[in-house]
Amino acid sequence: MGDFSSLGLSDWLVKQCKQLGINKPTPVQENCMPAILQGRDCMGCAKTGSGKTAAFVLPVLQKLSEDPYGIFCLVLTPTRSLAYQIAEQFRVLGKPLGLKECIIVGGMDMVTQALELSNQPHVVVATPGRLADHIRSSNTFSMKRIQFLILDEADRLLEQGCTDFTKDLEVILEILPAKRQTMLFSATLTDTLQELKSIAMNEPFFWESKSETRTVEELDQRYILTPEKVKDAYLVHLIQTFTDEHDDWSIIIFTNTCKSCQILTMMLREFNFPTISLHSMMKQKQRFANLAKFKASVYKILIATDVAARGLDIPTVQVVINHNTPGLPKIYIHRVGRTARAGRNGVSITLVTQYDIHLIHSIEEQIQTKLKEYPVEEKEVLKILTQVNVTRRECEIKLESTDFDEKKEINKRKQLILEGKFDINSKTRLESMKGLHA
Ligand SMILES: Nc1ncnc2c1ncn2[C@@H]1O[C@H](COP(=O)(O)OP(=O)(O)OP(=O)(O)O)[C@@H](O)[C@H]1O
Repeated sequence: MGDFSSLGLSDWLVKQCKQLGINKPTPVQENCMPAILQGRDCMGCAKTGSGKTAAFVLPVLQKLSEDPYGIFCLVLTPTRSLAYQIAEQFRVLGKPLGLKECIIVGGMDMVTQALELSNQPHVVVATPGRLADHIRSSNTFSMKRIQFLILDEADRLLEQGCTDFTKDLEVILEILPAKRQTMLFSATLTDTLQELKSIAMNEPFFWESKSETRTVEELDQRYILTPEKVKDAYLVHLIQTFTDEHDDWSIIIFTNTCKSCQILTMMLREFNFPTISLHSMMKQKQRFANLAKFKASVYKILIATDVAARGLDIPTVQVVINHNTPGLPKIYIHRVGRTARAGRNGVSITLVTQYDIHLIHSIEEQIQTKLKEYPVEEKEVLKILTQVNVTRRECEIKLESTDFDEKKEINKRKQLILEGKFDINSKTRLESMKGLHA
């Protein structure tokens, strides 16, 4: 394996990497960086936690140092927290350059952002929705000279999930120069390959890590088969065991809805577990504050929806628990990839009900690995079953007395208005809301 100098990076950048413990290139970096530095478009598909971010940040900084101007590079990413994380890598690695970067995400002040954009930062890291809003509403900045466009978690940006980015992407692509370098990265690129190739126009260099499995070897992947009604008791038991056995541990628990996230957080707090949540119904500032507290280990347990499934890099996370079995193998891959990153060990435990067994089979088929059963003393779980279920019910009642559901409806409506789908005169507007995800 070569070093960063032999891949074409200048001494100042190699030194900067060393200071961050980035000494030897990972395979995705070793393979993609030379092609990027040669000026080719690039698509990189490598496992979670394998250093894809530096694989695009380093060549951009190298090229920027040779010809610095703003706006030089645009990075698009599906979630706000990921935008902050990527901007941080640019900021830290690009410090000797005096790099100016700017983060354009929803939930933050538009006017401040517009001002920052008009100051011609070298790098803009954005979520598509908010950047498209700026493009529609102002002409105080230009992206006509952009040399690099990067789509991180590229497959998510193109798929039509609960947040559909495709319209916003069209708005953004329209103002970018045709002559640019485009880079697309994800741990799960392959099923959107053709659409992605059309965005990277110039016969892109494509690199995929060659491996039978799609998850990392350092990850111990487990499941627990449980009836729905016993699930929470298993969860409490698992956390109690981890608390008893480890001093220095962090756990991310994934669940499928904002409401479930909220209830589980309330419930685990009743059991005195240091728990905090992250979901899309929280205000942006609250989300950042919670994530910061979790990263600093003030809270050891983060309960999150799939808004946290992709990209988040928190080295202390040793355990990922799937409170629900993900419906798509791709979501499973990203969720469990929040642990066992950059060569560390980690364990994932998926709670599986009898109705989810087919989902586990398709996950196993995709990742080419069999999940192993996680051994649990069932009688210990049954001892706490009643107490857990009563506590949960109390939390549900408490939540019902707040305006949580009402806020959810208002949020949905706001989203429909923004998307131009909410017709105030339509009798069927409530119906049109159906099908929107939490
Ligand atoms: N060459 C390297 N040597 C050691 N550590 C590295 C190297 N490159 C990156 N890292 C570290 O590895 C961790 C994971 O990197 P990164 O977040 O880029 O992963 P990723 O491939 O984008 O994962 P995901 O698919 O989950 O987004 C980061 O903490 C990063 O600083």
